[in-house]
Amino acid sequence: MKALLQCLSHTPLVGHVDPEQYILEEVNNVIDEARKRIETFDPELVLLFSPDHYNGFFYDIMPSFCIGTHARAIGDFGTAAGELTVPAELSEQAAQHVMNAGVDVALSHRMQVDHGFAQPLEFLLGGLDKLPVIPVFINSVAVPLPSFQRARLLGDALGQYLASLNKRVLIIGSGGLSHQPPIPELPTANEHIKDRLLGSGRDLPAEERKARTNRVIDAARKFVDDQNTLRPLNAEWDQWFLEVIASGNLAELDQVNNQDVSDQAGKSTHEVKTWVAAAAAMAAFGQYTEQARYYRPIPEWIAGYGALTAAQG
Ligand SMILES: O=C(O)/C=C/c1cccc(O)c1O
Ligand SMILES: [Fe+2]
Repeated sequence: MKALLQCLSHTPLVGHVDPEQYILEEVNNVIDEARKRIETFDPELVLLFSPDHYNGFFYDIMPSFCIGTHARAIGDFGTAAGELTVPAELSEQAAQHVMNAGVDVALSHRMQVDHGFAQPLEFLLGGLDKLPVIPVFINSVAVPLPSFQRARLLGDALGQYLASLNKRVLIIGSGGLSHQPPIPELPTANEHIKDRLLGSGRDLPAEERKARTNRVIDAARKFVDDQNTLRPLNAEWDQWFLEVIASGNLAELDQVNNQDVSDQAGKSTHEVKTWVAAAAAMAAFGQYTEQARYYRPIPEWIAGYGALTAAQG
């Protein structure tokens, strides 16, 4: 088996506002099982698709997609901080291949990443530096957003490249499903936040980082009490999306309209494009079959929380 697909929601609220113990155990069990499958697969390389939350990518220059040759996690919300082990030459060659395939992707030789990248590496591999990782950013919050179709084509091009390497590749999609945490938006932000979104947020003062973290934690607590304080999670949309990813009929998503997704499932639901890209990369290795699936709306984590594993065959 040359490739294994693991899609997983992320949420920085883990450990800050947790659901009831039995739900926590259920999720831990899902992650343990995923880890075991990965250990058995014994990957030589990881392809990781993740969004960012105005921690590494800003409106001073916002690419739709970016591949890193070096990446450093900031450790927001207490997630792991430090350097990822990135195979720089492979990353650069992958970017060239993607561009040759007709998908324009940015390249970063100093990528700053947040919990979106760090959490799956911690949960699934036990740390940031356990395996070589090609980090791929997909803009999922800063309008204008890339389409579902472009995310699929990005994933397909990367998958085609990695399939030619003859290595065992773990493909991870990090994010989604339905959710809308309180992430600021440029048109409605005050002057200070606007400046942060334009790039000064790359290096937040400690006090402001703490206030930002507490603001999201407070929002999660309020959301648990009243699910109209943020856009409600949409289990029906999430289940539909999971079914499409499991079926492998990814082109079915090409016509999905970005505005409809924001309206129906929340503005951060665009993080699911990491799953679309990851599944398309997996499909480039050959037909895949779903091995495991999990879903539960978890208001404490402001997340339609899901996981899906697929193997070749
Ligand atoms: O505020 C942030 O940086 C993001 C918070 C968040 C909350 C819930 C689910 C997610 O995917 C998030 O990124
Ligand atoms: Fe997120």
